Amino acid sequence: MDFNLAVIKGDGIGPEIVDEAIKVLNKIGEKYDHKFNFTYVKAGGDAIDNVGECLPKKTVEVCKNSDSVILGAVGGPKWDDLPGDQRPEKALLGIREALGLYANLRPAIIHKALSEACPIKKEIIGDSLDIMIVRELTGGIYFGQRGYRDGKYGNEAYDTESYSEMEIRRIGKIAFDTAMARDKKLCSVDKANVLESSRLWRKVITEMSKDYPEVELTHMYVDNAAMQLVRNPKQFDVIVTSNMFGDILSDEASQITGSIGMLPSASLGENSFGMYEPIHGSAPDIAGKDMANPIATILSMAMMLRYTFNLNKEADDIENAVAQVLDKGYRTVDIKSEDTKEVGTKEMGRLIVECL
Ligand SMILES: NC(=O)c1ccc[n+]([C@@H]2O[C@H](COP(=O)([O-])OP(=O)(O)OC[C@H]3O[C@@H](n4cnc5c(N)ncnc54)[C@H](O)[C@@H]3O)[C@@H](O)[C@H]2O)c1
Ligand SMILES: CC(C)[C@H](C(=O)O)[C@@H](O)C(=O)O
Ligand SMILES: [Mg+2]
Repeated sequence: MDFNLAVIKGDGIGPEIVDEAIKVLNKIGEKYDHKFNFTYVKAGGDAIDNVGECLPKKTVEVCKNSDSVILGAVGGPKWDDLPGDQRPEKALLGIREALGLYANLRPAIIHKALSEACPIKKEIIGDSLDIMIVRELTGGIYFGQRGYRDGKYGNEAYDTESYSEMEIRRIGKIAFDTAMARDKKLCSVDKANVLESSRLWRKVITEMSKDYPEVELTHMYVDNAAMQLVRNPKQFDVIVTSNMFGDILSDEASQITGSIGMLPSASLGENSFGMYEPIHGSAPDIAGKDMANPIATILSMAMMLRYTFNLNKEADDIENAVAQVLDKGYRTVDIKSEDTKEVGTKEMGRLIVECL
């Protein structure tokens, strides 16, 4: 089959990790007789420097007309002083909104071979963890009213958290369906003891649970959830939460798996359309040094094959290849432990391709 993919490499380590992911897709293409056609478009700092704006119209058009989108990461210190609506990160929010990608699936899985890299005590974690964080991605404080105004003490800035019932219901449906396909446990994380938007969130999710009698629904305040993730992460199966809480909790969960360089994600809209991106950022501190872990991006390709193209065998192959390379003891520096072999970004990509 032929697939047309829009590719945004972005900034910092973005190009390095995306290059390895593309090699993996090409190998899958050879093996299964698929043709992946890549159209490279710009967003973020790369677009600011070369086109003069963070999210050029052409990028949105190409993405909309593609079968799926691959994104590395955007942002970096070079652009940190730009006004908010011109920053690289604004491009990421813009593309998520323009493509209607309201559901962000962030699986936190500990690979057996990486149990040493997990900072949680062995007696708590054992050697496995499998949590799915379902993060709402196009609402909440990221997209609410914001600005500056004259406040009680002079100039003040504000951002607004708001959620409609419709937005809660559609992410709730993804979360309940995800739980049904897994261990049927759903924890909805909010701050309903303080926030009105969280109280509506909790009410809607609770109402929805009547349609999913097999799913054991619990509610947890986000401060407690952040603590419980470290105290006893195995209590969680699926977590559903708002845009900002999901952003924070997924970075926390990633470290439990050994490194933020391990966590892939799928940002999904209607009709299985999606953008596939690691959860981490552009890591300016290690950019250009062949040090970045490409596995999060490579595993995001597996998610793309599974969620958008329904190519489960191909997705399994990528996940197995990653597991094999880890089993053989190869590690990028972020997941390095004693008695393992340190490799760079490119070599890690090559080893994974070799196992396919
Ligand atoms: N999806 C995205 O495009 C995205 C996500 C998060 C942050 N950002 C942007 O990235 C920039 C840097 O943000 P940050 O430092 O807060 O977060 P970050 O995720 O880029 O980096 C945090 C830490 O994790 C390390 N790290 C991240 N990815 C890694 C990988 N693949 N392999 C090994 N180590 C890795 C970095 O070296 C750094 O020490 C900012 O401009 C931020 O806005 C972009
Ligand atoms: C860069 C930023 C806008 C983004 C977010 O907060 O969604 C990032 O942190 C992520 O997790 O994808
Ligand atoms: Mg984040």
